[in-house]
Amino acid sequence: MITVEEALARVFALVAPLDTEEVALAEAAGRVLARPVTATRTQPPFAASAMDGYAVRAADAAPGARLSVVGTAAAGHGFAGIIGPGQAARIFTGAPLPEGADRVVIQENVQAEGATITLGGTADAPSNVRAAGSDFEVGESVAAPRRLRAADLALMAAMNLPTLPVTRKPEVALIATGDELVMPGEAPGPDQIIASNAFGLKAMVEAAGGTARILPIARDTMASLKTVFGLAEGADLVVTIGGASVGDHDLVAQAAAELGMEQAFYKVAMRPGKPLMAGRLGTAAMIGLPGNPVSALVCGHIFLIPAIRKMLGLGEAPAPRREGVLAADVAANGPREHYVRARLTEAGLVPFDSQDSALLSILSEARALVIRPPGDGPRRAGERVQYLPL
Ligand SMILES: Nc1nc2c(c(=O)[nH]1)N[C@H]1C(S)=C(S)[C@@H](COP(=O)(O)OP(=O)(O)OC[C@H]3O[C@@H](n4cnc5c(N)ncnc54)[C@H](O)[C@@H]3O)O[C@H]1N2
Ligand code: MOO
Repeated sequence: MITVEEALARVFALVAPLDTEEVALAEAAGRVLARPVTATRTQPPFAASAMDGYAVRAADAAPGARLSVVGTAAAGHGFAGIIGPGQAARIFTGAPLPEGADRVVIQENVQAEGATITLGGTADAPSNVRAAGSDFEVGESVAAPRRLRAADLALMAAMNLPTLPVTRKPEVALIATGDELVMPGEAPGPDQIIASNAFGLKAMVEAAGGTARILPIARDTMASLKTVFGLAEGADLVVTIGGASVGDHDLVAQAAAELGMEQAFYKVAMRPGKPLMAGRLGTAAMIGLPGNPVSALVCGHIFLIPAIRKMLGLGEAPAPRREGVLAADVAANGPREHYVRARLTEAGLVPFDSQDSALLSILSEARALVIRPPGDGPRRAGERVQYLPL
């Protein structure tokens, strides 16, 4: 059995960054910017008022000064005149500052009578002027790669970039396998359960920036498995669920091998997730997840998401770990790296009593996977440990 680290390195070797496509700004949320982009304009393009009030010359801006109002500047409608000594212009937030003015006195500090104003306030008031280019200058770049968030998109809109180069979304085909499975909403027979894992994995893949297709459930026969593998055509990554262990009905490895899968590994020293496999299947990478629901989802966090991030151009990095404090004693670990489902409380990490890899109710409550290295000794409450946030 290989280590988690070695298995992840082999998964990374199976995938490469995907090509780039240009998408409309409005469709780019959550996509990964593939190349740096450059502002095609300066923002603000002119010195702009930050407040509603009166544009004046700083030299005139003494409390008690009386100035005559010679024009109006609004956002989108500048004042073409020049503000001379003793003069002011009515101005609104976002308007270009008229020539001659270099200060805006907010209207709360002004008394207006017809076309004359008297300034109140204090002499050291802020200028209330945003300098041209104070946000960004034409030619300024935004670095890539980066996952595009709301603020990035607003920034790129302001830079007047109507489309953006992004990495193509990895397409993941999810294949649940097993005679015992039916889809949610169907009526299960007496020996059947609902296929749940693909739904958790789809959510995980899509949150990471891929798209996932849930294929029809493959039955425990070579013919059915091969048929459903055929439906995965075109996917960048084929993910099977179940049928990975040593039982008489665990046929995934055999079916994949008969379809030409070159296996990169089978079995990893981890718990849950031991019967994990991966390889190359035609033009796609393949990851064969164990069927136990917690095993499938934990392997999703540890292998599937990092693989998707690499395909998105975000580099090779394991799932990010944090450090926390144990709030309960834990026994010595066995020979496999254990991902212990735990609550994250104010007192620290509290592992659940049951770590059975079939228990989705516990995984759903858990907010952390405490990482117990192989052979780790017993640990006491208060000791620091590493965990993966969920
Ligand atoms: N003799 C041994 N038996 C088992 C071993 C072993 O080393 N020797 N390993 C155990 C471990 S660890 C795991 S994990 C499981 C994984 O086995 P499979 O990948 O072959 O999974 P299945 O047998 O198909 O299913 C296991 C379990 O999970 C349920 N399942 C499967 N798919 C789904 C799905 N899409 N949604 C919900 N639940 C699913 C399935 O009904 C089984 O209950 O093997 C152990 N056995
Ligand atoms: O590895 Mo199995 O995933 O321990 O339940």
